Amino acid sequence: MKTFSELNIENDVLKAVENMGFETMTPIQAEAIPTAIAGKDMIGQAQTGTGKTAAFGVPMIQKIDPNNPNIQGIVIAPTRELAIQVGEELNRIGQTKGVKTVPVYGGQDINRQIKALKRRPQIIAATPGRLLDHIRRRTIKLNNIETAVLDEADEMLNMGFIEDIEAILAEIPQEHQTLLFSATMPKRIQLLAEKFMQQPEIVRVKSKELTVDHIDQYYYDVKENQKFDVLCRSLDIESPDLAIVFGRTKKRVDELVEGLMKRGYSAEGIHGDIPQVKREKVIRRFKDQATDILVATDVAARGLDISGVTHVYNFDLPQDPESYVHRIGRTGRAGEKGSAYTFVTPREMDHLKSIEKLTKRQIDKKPIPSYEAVLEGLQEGAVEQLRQTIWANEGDDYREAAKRLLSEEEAVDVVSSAIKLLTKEPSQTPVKLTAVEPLRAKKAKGQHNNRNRGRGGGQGGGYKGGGNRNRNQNQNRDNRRHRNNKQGGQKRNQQNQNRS
Ligand SMILES: Nc1ncnc2c1ncn2[C@@H]1O[C@H](COP(=O)(O)OP(=O)(O)OP(=O)(O)O)[C@@H](O)[C@H]1O
Ligand SMILES: [Mg+2]
Repeated sequence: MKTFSELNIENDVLKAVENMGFETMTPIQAEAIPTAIAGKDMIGQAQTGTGKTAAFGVPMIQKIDPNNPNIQGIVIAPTRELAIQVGEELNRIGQTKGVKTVPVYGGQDINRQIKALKRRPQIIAATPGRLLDHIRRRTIKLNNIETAVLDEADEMLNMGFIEDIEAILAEIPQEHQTLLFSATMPKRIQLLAEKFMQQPEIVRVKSKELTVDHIDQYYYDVKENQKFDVLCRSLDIESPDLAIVFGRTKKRVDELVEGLMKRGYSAEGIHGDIPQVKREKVIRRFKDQATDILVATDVAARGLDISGVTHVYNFDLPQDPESYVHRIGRTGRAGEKGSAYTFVTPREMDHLKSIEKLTKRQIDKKPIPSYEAVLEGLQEGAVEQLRQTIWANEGDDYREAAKRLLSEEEAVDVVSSAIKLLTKEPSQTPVKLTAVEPLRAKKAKGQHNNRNRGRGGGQGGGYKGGGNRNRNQNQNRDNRRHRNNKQGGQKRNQQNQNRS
């Protein structure tokens, strides 16, 4: 494994990376950093959690002149939380060199952002809508940009951001470097490449599978009305450190949070209708492990890097196989182990097959845990607690009481009662979720439904070409008055609610 010092990286940046605790480079970093430093346009693809942020962050910051107060680099990301996170990582990489990054995203008070921009950052990490807003207000000028990065480029294409990106890139000088990154690069990404890049170098880390191999992947074959109980049982048996549960719609997320709380779990939700301040609070509490379970729509599927997430649940199947890759990639990051459980109803088996086909990996069926098995697991936990207490000789002060009790009662009754008291029995509180339809069946080839696609859609083929990526354009942009009268804008605004 190569260290960062083997590349042509300047000292300040090397030092910062060292301070971040990075010793050896990940494969995408080893390949992408020299290519990007050489100044080439680049498409970078590597599995989730393998350090793509630093793979573009290091060469981008290396190129920046810290004494020049103009904005020299931009990163565009599909969601607000991701823009914030990328901004934080770039600030760490740029710290020693004195390169500042300011995040700019929808839902946050614009005046606060304008104030932050007065500190003259050299890099902006932004969601497209708000960035355009700043450009129009002339609070951000892009005429000195040398590097533009599109993180999760394919997702921005899916979300119909292509016109926004076009409008943003139109503000950038002709001479600039464009870098495009994602864990998935469906064919239609060529559309972006042809439009925005010059003979891009494609850096793809060779790997048989699209998902990382240290994520154990299973599915539960469940009926819709069993899902919630199965989720609770699985949570009880697995006892994740942190878990993310993905639901298909905002309503679904709200209902799941409510149901989980009723049953005594610590859960909070995030989706596009939740005010931004609350969204950030929810993420912060989850990162701090003050909440154990984050329930989310696909708004949390891409890029988020939260350490300690041991489990991902696809409570509902994702709309497309790429989304599966990103969702489960919220665990198993930076070499950690993780587990992913996907709920599949009988009529959705085809979708599971499509996922396996894309990821080139088999997903194993896991038997549905019975209530008895869960109880047994929890009892075993209580027994273990007792054992630990015995071994640690912590019961000394209780011996007299124990002897007295044993002279009155059968030993086995005494111990079983102690185990019962220590066992947190699974809550049986009834929870009823509004049923959702199974994921729509894949369309036969050639029957593309392009209703919801932006311009140039339908190149994907198969599942992703089916046009059923019903996206809500709303999630990051609360300011789109500037584009309401644009061609295509209205149509896309009507898109459905499931994405947020
Ligand atoms: N060379 C390295 N050594 C150790 N840790 C690293 C290294 N590079 C990155 N990391 C850490 O690995 C984690 C994942 O990195 P990052 O978020 O950039 O992944 P990614 O490839 O962008 O994933 P995704 O596809 O989900 O966006 C981060 O916590 C990051 O700090
Ligand atoms: Mg990333």
